Amino acid sequence: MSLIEVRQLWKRYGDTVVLEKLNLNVEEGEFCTLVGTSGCGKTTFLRMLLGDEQPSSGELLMDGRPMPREPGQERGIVFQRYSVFPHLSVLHNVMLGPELQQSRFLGRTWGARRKAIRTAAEDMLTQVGLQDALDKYPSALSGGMQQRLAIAQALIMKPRVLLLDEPFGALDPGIRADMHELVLRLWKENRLTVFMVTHDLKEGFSLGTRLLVFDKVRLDPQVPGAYGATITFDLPIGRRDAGTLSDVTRSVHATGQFLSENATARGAV
Ligand SMILES: Nc1ncnc2c1ncn2[C@@H]1O[C@H](COP(=O)(O)OP(=O)(O)OP(=O)(O)O)[C@@H](O)[C@H]1O
Repeated sequence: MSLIEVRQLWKRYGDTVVLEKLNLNVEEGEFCTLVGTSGCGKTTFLRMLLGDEQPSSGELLMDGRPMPREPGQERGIVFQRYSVFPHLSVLHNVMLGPELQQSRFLGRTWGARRKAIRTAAEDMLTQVGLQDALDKYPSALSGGMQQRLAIAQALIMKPRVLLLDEPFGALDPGIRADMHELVLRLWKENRLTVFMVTHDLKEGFSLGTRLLVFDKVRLDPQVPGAYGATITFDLPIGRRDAGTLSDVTRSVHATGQFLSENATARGAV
């Protein structure tokens, strides 16, 4: 049985079809990068994996059972914009999740329990390279450091599935390269299954084990919301060739152009 199974999944918002006929099996330990033109439903797909959006029809299974209908400890997420708490220190940002888990109403633990959480948080912060910033507040951190903190915050909960929504989109290229190394190391060390959305095709083609391209195969200029995106390419990383790269690039750009031209014609931009 695959860890994640997606069968004939559709997602609609009102009359707008965002995703259609998605079929996918993902095994434990895979690292999938998701690319596709802006607005084609990649974040929506991640949010369904997280459990804060539900499929309109079809099945989304984890371990053969329907995905829980709310976010849970086994699925962690990191967004592009820093999702850390500005009023908490680096250490307390990472301690908060386990404290809330152990003391649901007060969000605070004492004694040996608190010490164990503190030690685990310090270890996690060492793993992401923030061991010297424990007492700092997020406003004193660079963008890359804030993303390291957000990753530590997600991983302290020991998720099986890590969802990354353009986590490096706002970072400089040099820092992105460091973050790639970090995320690949954490993926291996923590035996995670990763889904990572990126706008950077090069990143998508080089990071992880599998590239999933989301795209619309049907387009109606009169009714742009009539059809949704689906997975048009599902490629193992490392077996790419120049022809495939240009096919994917062409398909993503062609749909992007179509959507923006239609948005312009309809006065949406
Ligand atoms: N809660 C919602 N209600 C209505 N429409 C929504 C909602 N969430 C997303 N959408 C629409 O669904 C479509 C897909 O959005 P989504 O954010 O998943 O795309 P995306 O591929 O992640 O885009 P980007 O790459 O720009 O982040 C968009 O047209 C968006 O407006």
